[in-house]
Amino acid sequence: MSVSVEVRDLSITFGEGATAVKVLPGVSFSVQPGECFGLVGESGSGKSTVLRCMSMLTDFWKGDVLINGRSVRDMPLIERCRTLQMVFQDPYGSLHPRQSVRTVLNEPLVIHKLGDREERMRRAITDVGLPVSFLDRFPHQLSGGQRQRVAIARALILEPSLLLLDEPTSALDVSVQAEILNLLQRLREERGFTYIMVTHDLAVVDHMCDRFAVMLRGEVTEILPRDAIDKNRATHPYARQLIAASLEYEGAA
Ligand SMILES: Nc1ncnc2c1ncn2[C@@H]1O[C@H](COP(=O)(O)OP(=O)(O)OP(=O)(O)O)[C@@H](O)[C@H]1O
Repeated sequence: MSVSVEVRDLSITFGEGATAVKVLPGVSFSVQPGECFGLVGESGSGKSTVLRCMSMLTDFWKGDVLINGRSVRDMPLIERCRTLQMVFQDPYGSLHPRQSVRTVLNEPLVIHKLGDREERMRRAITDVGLPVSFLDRFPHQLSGGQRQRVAIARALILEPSLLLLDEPTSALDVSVQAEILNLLQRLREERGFTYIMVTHDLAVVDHMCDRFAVMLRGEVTEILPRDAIDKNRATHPYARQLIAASLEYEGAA
């Protein structure tokens, strides 16, 4: 099932007293069911923080995050895990080096008391384009791209509706990046996932996203359709500058 997402006035402050820093003053955006929505902007603008708040990895924020109209705060952990999953940038860091792929995929099934585990694991690993024999491999026996496929399989195994993708390809080789993006694209077409994807790469937005928000110092400056990139149809000066820099870089490449 495809889900809609609404982020309403999401704000967070890290630290206290004199050292307090308001990282997100109040972010709002809506995502349609089955849409891929990008978050772009300079380093430190708060993109990953938005995803961490949405997934409740960081939970002391204000505002609201609604998935199909239901607040993530009202969802018990089990419901939340079966509604949304995150895929992180670094497939080395996100997999335990001493756990086999089978252990990684089995764990959520045990926690959520799901049956047919072997069948579910086989399906998840083949869905991400890896052979079933890889269930018995350990992370050090996998390439970076294969590791990211396993991380995606882990996110898929509970059959969520929303994937929060935090720079899912930026740690990978350029040729492997395209493979992973194509895999994510195919999965979205087949399953109707809703994606929210953080990236610093407007070429990735152009390839994957229907719309994207440009963030600057914790605020959304502008929300644009993908085709605004090509002719740089942004109106906010920072968004225009970001797109111009990206087009210039691509022209030079
Ligand atoms: N737990 C934390 N405690 C204090 N400050 C934090 C914490 N997490 C993030 N920040 C700060 O919040 C700001 C936004 O960080 P965030 O990682 O969300 O940015 P980003 O846009 O994703 O950056 P990048 O593109 O470099 O990954 C940064 O200044 C960061 O130092």
